[in-house]
Amino acid sequence: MAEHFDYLVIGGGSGGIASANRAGEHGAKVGLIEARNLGGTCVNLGCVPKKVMWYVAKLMEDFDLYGKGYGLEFSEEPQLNFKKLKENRDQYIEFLHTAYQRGLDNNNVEHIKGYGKIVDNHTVDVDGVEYTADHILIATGGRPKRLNIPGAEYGIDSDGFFDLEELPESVAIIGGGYIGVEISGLLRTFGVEAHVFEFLPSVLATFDSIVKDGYMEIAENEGFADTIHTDASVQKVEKKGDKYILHFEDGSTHETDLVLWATGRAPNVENIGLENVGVELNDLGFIKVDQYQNTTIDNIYSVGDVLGILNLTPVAIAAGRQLSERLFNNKKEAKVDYTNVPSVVFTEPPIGAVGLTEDEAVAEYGEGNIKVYKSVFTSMHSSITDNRQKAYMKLICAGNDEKIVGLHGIGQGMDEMLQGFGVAIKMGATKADFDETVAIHPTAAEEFVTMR
Ligand SMILES: Cc1cc2nc3c(=O)[nH]c(=O)nc-3n(C[C@H](O)[C@H](O)[C@H](O)COP(=O)(O)OP(=O)(O)OC[C@H]3O[C@@H](n4cnc5c(N)ncnc54)[C@H](O)[C@@H]3O)c2cc1C
Ligand SMILES: NC(=O)c1ccc[n+]([C@@H]2O[C@H](COP(=O)([O-])OP(=O)(O)OC[C@H]3O[C@@H](n4cnc5c(N)ncnc54)[C@H](O)[C@@H]3O)[C@@H](O)[C@H]2O)c1
Repeated sequence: MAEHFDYLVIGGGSGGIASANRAGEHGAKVGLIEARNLGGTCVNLGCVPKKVMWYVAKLMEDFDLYGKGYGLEFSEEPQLNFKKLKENRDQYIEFLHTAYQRGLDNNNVEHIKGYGKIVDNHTVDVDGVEYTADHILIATGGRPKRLNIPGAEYGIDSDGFFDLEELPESVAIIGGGYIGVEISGLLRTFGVEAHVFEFLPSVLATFDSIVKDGYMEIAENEGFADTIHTDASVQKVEKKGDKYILHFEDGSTHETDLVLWATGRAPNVENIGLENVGVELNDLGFIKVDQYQNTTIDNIYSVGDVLGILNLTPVAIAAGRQLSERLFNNKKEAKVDYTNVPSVVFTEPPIGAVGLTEDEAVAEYGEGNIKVYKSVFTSMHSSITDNRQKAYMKLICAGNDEKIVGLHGIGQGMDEMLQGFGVAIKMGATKADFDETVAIHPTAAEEFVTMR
């Protein structure tokens, strides 16, 4: 007889682990099926290794751009021991695997190691062993996607970036979204000649204009604007000896040591047995769900990147937990709210965004019904140093009561300041609420409550 569970979760990443643990907390008998390491993309190939590297990049940039201005004297430039960084980073990730396992143990979640495939809407096969369940969650995440052009087999993607044992001299990154700008920033600070090629007219295309313009102004001031290539449509990658040549639509070429694809992600929907039960995909190939994470098939649910709604760890976690509240804690209306989700791009300086961009606000409320407040100023962080880095901030308000519907910025500390503003916006804060909030001085964040 197959072992029977209340809940079988396929995929032990951000969404799957969070949902499994919450179901376990409520007393459900849960099995979590994971083919690789616990933690999924975020822990192993995303947020965590990226953020560890961002910290060292920030340290290096502080030395390089600001140290001397503060009177910090050092006889030699600090050198990055990349192997040591990778070793310590990988050890930390190993530690996280054990921490996640402990979490599962504490919630009595059985960790089933292997590859899960749905057999019918109550049965999952894991490498030849069948398990049955009342409810099945698909939380299989996604993987990097390359362009369908000649030479796409060359080079690496973000997964390969985290495997690098040593740094190349030059890298050409194709795609200027989250991953392209984050990884190029890290590589540049580590001394690699990193170029970004984006086929749209701007990198970070989905962000508000103040972020896009601020990023490019900072790039101009810090001397890397000529490595950001927009309207650049690569047609072919060619290998020539140890080098790679990118060929663009306009006939131009670019030579590099390494190509890195950052052109978006594809959902893991193949070979998981969707066809055995008829779970439907949407037009873009992601799993179709309603607002309660129900797929088109009874007692099969889905959360996280495999849905392609908002590819962020806290979104997958929130959806996974809400689902378990609904299924195992009788909270019939529990669901995640996909609006006003704050997000940070870990460039240096970081970018923060929550709510609507100005263009989106105009489209939703009409131009006459929105009011925009902006501030561009030299952050005190660089007030006595040669490199004067600016911060760029914007508030977008709607209606007579000037409800804040968007908050955007790029500048020092933006990453950590965003969460609190995210709470305020979720609660429906107005410009008057911000004005009534006494500032914290001297900070960059105070600008958001003193704009006029
Ligand atoms: C480079 C990079 C940086 C990122 N940085 C950030 C960031 O700073 N902040 C942020 O919020 N988000 C970030 N993200 C996004 C974040 O990693 C994802 O949104 C998040 O991991 C999605 O979680 P998930 O549970 O949907 O999927 P995943 O975390 O991808 O987990 C899916 C898991 O399912 C397993 N699996 C798949 N198929 C099967 C199967 N058939 N059987 C068993 N197991 C299976 C996989 O091995 C994997 O472990 C980043 C992503 C990348 C690529
Ligand atoms: N800090 C974070 O929260 C964080 C960090 C990394 C990734 N993520 C998540 O992972 C997702 C995937 O990241 P991503 O950067 O791969 O995807 P993305 O969608 O953010 O960016 C892909 C970029 O590639 C560009 N592109 C597409 N076709 C191209 C072509 N032919 N030539 C040149 N450029 C082309 C797109 O216009 C886009 O700018 C993100 O959307 C995000 O949700 C989040």
